[in-house]
Amino acid sequence: MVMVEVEAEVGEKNRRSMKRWRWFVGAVIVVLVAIAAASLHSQKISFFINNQKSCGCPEDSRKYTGIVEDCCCDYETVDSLNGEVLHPLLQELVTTPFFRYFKVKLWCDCPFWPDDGMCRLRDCSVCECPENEFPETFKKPLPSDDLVCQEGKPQATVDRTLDSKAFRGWMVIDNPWTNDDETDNSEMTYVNLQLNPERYTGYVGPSARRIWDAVYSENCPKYSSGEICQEKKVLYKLISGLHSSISIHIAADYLLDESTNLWGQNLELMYDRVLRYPDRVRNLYFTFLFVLRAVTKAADYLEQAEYDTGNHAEDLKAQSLMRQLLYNPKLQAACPLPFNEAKLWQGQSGPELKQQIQKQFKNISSLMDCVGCEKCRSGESFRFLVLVRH
Ligand SMILES: Cc1cc2nc3c(=O)[nH]c(=O)nc-3n(C[C@H](O)[C@H](O)[C@H](O)COP(=O)(O)OP(=O)(O)OC[C@H]3O[C@@H](n4cnc5c(N)ncnc54)[C@H](O)[C@@H]3O)c2cc1C
Repeated sequence: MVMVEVEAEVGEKNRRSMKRWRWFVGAVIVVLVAIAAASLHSQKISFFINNQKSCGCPEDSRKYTGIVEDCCCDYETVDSLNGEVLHPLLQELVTTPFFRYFKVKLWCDCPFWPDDGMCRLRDCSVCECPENEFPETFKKPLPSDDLVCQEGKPQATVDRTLDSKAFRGWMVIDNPWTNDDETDNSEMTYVNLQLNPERYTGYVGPSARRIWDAVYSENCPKYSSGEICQEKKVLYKLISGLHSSISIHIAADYLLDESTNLWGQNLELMYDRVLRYPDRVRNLYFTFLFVLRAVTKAADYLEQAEYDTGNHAEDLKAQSLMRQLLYNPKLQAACPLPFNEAKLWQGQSGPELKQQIQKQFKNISSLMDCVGCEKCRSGESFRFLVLVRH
């Protein structure tokens, strides 16, 4: 079993902190899965927005109309396109072997606060002590599915089950935007995204808060109302939109009762974290359109890519669904240019600004190594890759 091999391999490594981890796959996988996720968020948010009355929220707050700020489509179009075209197609596309498998480095070192590693719980971190102080019996490899290191919650662990008949593996493609060791194949493993849906994982408290604080305060401070730099505004909105999408997923699939393992929607959480802040909703729509633009921009590449996993029927299906998505007449007519990136990086300061924002983005992507919940990281990092590649 792949799972067993991975665990044995990981077990031999030093576990004081998580091994450096990084998602990387071809741009195709990254972009498509991300937009599928964004599409889902939009469906979920529509559901919640339309149900706000039931949680006693003011009716006015559910009105999002007109052009999505800094984009070229309006809210109503996003909702209808998502419902009629994108969501149904993407729901199917993500089940194909080509899109459901992802290559990942689940173990990583946090470059900012290494002592934290993946463990939020104090008891989970290992004290550093001289070799001779360390009892021989303790030197055996640790069991790699140590659930305490997953916040003590089984729902935070990644299901590594793979169907070897359906999937042979991905080719390694280095990402020039990230400064990591993506080509180190030995630490990579595969996961089936269908078995690891984004949902509540129990990752809360200071560890999670520290990541968000670092992202916002060090890397993309909220632009002031007088901020004229479009690019900085875009960066903030992308991060905020991503944050909204995480919160929506948590609210949409929440562990309501741990004792009976009852999962369901948590409307209160949804309202408290997202809906009561209209700018967070707007930023979600913005991020959705930004990612959609990444897909339309890469249309030629996505159409010609080799969808080859060895499962001929499924691969043909993936290719056909992809074409249906890229050349959908409704999409092309209603929202031909979801976001206009040509407006960015203009003027004399353009190249310098680009370098600066690229550096901030790299910092943010490195911060993903500090997320103390492997399942949360597995859900988010590929979206960061989408954003940096755009
Ligand atoms: C990369 C990453 C991925 C995660 N994935 C998961 C997951 O899959 N499942 C899971 O259960 N938990 C996940 N978490 C944890 C989750 O995001 C929350 O941090 C956690 O649920 C605690 O929530 P909170 O109420 O303290 O507020 P948080 O969501 O932690 O927010 C912290 C602060 O950020 C600000 N803020 C919140 N939302 C926005 C926004 N949209 N725009 C701008 N500012 C905002 C607010 O000031 C808020 O107080 C993840 C965390 C990170 C950093």
